[in-house]
Amino acid sequence: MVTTAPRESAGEQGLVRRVVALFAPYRARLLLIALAILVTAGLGIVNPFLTQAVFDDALFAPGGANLGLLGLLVAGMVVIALVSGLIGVGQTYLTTLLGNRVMQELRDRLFAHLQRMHLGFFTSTKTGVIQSRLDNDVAGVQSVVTETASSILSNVVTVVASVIAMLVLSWQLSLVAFVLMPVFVLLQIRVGRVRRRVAASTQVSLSDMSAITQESLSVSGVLLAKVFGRQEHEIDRYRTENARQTDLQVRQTMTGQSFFAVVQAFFAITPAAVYLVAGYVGTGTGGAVLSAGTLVAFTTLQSRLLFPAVNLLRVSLDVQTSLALFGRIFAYLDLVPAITDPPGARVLDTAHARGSVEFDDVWFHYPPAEEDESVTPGPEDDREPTWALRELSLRIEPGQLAAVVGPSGAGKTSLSYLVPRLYDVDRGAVRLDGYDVRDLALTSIAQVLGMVTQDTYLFHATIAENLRYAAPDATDDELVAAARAANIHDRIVGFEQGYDTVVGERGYRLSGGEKQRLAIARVILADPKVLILDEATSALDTVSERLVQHALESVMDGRTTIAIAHRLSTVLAADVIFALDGGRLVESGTHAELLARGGLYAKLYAEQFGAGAIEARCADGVRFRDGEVIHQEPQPEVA
Ligand SMILES: Nc1ncnc2c1ncn2[C@@H]1O[C@H](COP(=O)(O)OP(=O)(O)OP(=O)(O)O)[C@@H](O)[C@H]1O
Repeated sequence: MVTTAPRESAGEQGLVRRVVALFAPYRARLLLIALAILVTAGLGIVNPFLTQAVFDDALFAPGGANLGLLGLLVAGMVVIALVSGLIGVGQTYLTTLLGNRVMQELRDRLFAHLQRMHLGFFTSTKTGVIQSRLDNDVAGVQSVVTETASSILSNVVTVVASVIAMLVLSWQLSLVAFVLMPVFVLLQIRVGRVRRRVAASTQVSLSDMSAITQESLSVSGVLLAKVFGRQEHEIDRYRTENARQTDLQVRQTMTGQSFFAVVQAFFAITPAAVYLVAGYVGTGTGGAVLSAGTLVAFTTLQSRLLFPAVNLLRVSLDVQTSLALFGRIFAYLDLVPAITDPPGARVLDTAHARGSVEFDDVWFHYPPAEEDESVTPGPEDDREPTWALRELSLRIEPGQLAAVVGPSGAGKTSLSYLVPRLYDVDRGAVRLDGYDVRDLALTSIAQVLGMVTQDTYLFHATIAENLRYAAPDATDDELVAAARAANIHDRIVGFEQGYDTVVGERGYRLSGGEKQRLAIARVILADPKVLILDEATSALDTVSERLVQHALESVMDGRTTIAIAHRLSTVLAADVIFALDGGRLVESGTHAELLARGGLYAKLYAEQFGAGAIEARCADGVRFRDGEVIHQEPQPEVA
């Protein structure tokens, strides 16, 4: 099986390149934003020069105040402020739109990619951890993506323009103002590294919290905690992680704060230093070099520089922090789905599919579980894997009912997973209508194949919506027909809202039997040529079990069916029975043939089916073949 190893893990440069690539489709818009920024920054620079002129040429002109010029200069200042404001609004709109579009695409890509991942990925990763990548990590880079690009550009432009203007005004004063800049930049890079490490830990902690919430606040989780009296334990688990999260958040925010305080203090002190130097420079050159206007313009520029300079430092810190998050997002995007369509995948002609299924010397083992937060595979393991299925060869003809039996852990469910390619075989082949399933398009397999599993999954939606999941275009009449065939229609119309009843998360408002019958109605609507069903009866009570049995009889009719059999009627009706043990096929044949052989099947038949007396074993008792039901003693309640 192909592993889920990510492609080359990207270094910092590679990461930055990939982040930049996210913006590539929006070049034109970026250009427009850049233009807006350049214009506003340019206009911003004009102001101090106007100020200089106000002081030196208008207010304190050598020949007395020049009020006409003053009026013009002031009008210029007003116009510049207004135009800058307007451009600013347009620019904010463009950057917000751009950033959010990039985020939208990132989320879409991640979700679509995760949808395509193989089942094994989900069985070995906590749902909460997966959700956290989509929610917390993507949300974590949101502000960086939406604000950073424009923020960097506008700040860089402002800083560069201001610096040039300051140099033009006085290179000596500029020297004073910039003397510590290289030190700040170096410090900033160090702070960024620390922040990035803390950010990575924060995200791991966030994802652990999501996993705890998802596990313990789901209906099943709450039920488990309540019946075992483990709420306090769950609360503690959450509290501990939450405390860790708080620590990390505080550390993340505080990393670099003292650095920023130093930078701000430096900027605040600089004007004083500038006045001092101006005094000396002025004195040294007879006071001719630095006019009052130049000094005012220079200090205006210098204080205007504070905001963009600190911003730039902050933003680059945020960018470094967000690289940790981007790394996590890209790591998921780089996971290679183990099961995909082959190039030139064959599409089955659904209308003419016959529905034969063949296992040809199949060997299969489950992939090793991956660590929750590490998507990097461990070193190759040379040990012989634990085979769930080995040397398995069998054939089911179109329209046949095949019953698969065997003790717990024999490999029955694993066998059923290989036909729809939920997993791929390690050796040998599984064939559908003579084609290796690995050569078929996955959608094509899904059209031919239906599955009713032990664990019925329903969405938190109405009954009609849940049914239409299988056939979005089904009419109301078709819905009713399917529900009737599945023995559930009468129950549905018994609900106050009928087919519009919302079933609750995972269908928790329905009984186990009702859920199973809904699942059967759903598969009837899909009308597959091949049906795989897990008959597990142990979760049903004897009454529901009987209703489900009737529903199953109608769904099996006219299709190739592979049933993981738990009912006597199924094994008796089966055209062929396959008995598995330890992942191997140990017997196959009809009920009569296998009984006569006196092997594994005969033993199971005696134990599970009471040598023909027991139809099914249920949660509340045993249903006998003659219709009699014996209820078991109720289990003692859990304290
Ligand atoms: N996701 C998985 N990862 C690793 N091993 C698994 C996984 N699922 C099942 N197994 C193992 O594979 C073997 C076959 O399991 P399988 O579920 O196919 O048995 P089964 O015959 O359906 O059992 P049961 O009747 O109890 O459902 C078992 O040893 C089981 O522990």
